[in-house]
Amino acid sequence: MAARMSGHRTVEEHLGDVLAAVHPLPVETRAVADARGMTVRETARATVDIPVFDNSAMDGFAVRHADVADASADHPVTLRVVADIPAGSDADPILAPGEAARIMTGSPVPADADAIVPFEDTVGGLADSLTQTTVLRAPRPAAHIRRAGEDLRAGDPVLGPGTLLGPLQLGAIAAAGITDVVVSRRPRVAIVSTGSELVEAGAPLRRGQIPESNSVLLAAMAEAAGAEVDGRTSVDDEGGALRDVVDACAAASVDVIVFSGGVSAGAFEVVRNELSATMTFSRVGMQPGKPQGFGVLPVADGHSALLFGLPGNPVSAAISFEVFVRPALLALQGRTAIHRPVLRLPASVAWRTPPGRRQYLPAVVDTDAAWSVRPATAGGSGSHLAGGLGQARAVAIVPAEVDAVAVGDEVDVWLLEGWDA
Ligand SMILES: Nc1nc2c(c(=O)[nH]1)N[C@H]1C(S)=C(S)[C@@H](COP(=O)(O)OP(=O)(O)OC[C@H]3O[C@@H](n4cnc5c(N)ncnc54)[C@H](O)[C@@H]3O)O[C@H]1N2
Ligand code: MOO
Repeated sequence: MAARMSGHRTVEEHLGDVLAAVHPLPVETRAVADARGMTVRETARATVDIPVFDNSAMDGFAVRHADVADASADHPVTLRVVADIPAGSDADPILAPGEAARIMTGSPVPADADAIVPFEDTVGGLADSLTQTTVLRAPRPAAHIRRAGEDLRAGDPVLGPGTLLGPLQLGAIAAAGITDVVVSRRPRVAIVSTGSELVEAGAPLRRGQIPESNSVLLAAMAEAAGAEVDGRTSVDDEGGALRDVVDACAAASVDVIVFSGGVSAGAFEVVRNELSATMTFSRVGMQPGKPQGFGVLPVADGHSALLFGLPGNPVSAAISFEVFVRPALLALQGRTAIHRPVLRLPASVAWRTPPGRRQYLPAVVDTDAAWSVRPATAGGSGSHLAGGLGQARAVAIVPAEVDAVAVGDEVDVWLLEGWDA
């Protein structure tokens, strides 16, 4: 069981509350070409066999196996070439004993043929292929014939509900003759940064001001999790602007609002102050990401929106998204796998960890020799190290009971999108 600091909830408890509030979104039908990154919700079934018909795996000659069963370099066998079957041809030429058809990879194999002899196993190869050919090596029976339906039959399931449509999955369903796929509607997510110190990146900064960056970070993380970002806003700590944004989000019937900042213990915690009736604020036994807010807001048309109040420190916001918001977005889409796979990798340097809280450390995975993991930022796990975050492509997770990681210790690691770039 995860260790608990007094007054802290565990990550699992908080995530459990979040996931209990998730109801999968409605489905929609998408053209395959327009469905990358979406989640299948109804089994996609093949409309054609794969292969569609018996076809050749090699450029060469379709032959009657019995004619060439004894062919060898010492005993070459010459066949008459009576047909030419390019890819796309619907011809099914009759082959009498002693006859062959020139055939290309992917062309339909004549019903009379039961083996393919590649050009390489003939005397003249492609150069001398339209009148006769001399076979120098016996093919196995059925050699180089790809049988109809040996991969999938029409009606077979190609992809099941909960599958992410990546390039390979899209290729597979297109090959199976599927034109449209039933997927989850993308979650519509509003990103709301809070803080009177925040100004748009690039604007001149007076003392006390910083570039607003969490909305860029969180919008990108939401899109990477399959969501559609419905507005990025930054509001001050006064409260009026936040109320207006929440009203606009409710009217627009967004599925999720992700706030950052304004959830801890200060005097101007705008999310906490304005949304205390809708959201619950708790302290979670993790570092970063200790202060967390979560709630469900009724919005237009009887729907409701999930509200996440993430801490404002940029590393805290990123980790909190990864730990709580991303699984929720995937569950909304009906995705089967909502948690990242966990690797166990040895640490290549030593680092300290916060006592009593599970550490989620932005990390670098080195893959040049044996794989290893190290902190991404020289300053350790500081939740304000927003620039060093750019070095991270992974997260190292260290249990609350552990207070230091030594070189060679194995730790849990999540690889993030683009980890291999
Ligand atoms: N007395 C206590 N103080 C704090 C506690 C605590 O338990 N007791 N918890 C600390 C922890 S842990 C965290 S994390 C932060 C979380 O604070 P908030 O969520 O209220 O966030 P802010 O105070 O608004 O901002 C924190 C930090 O992050 C910067 N920030 C905020 N939003 C953005 C943005 N959109 N782009 C870039 N940077 C942003 C902000 O300027 C602050 O530096 O509270 C601790 N305090
Ligand atoms: O928990 Mo805070 O998120 O340490 O930085």
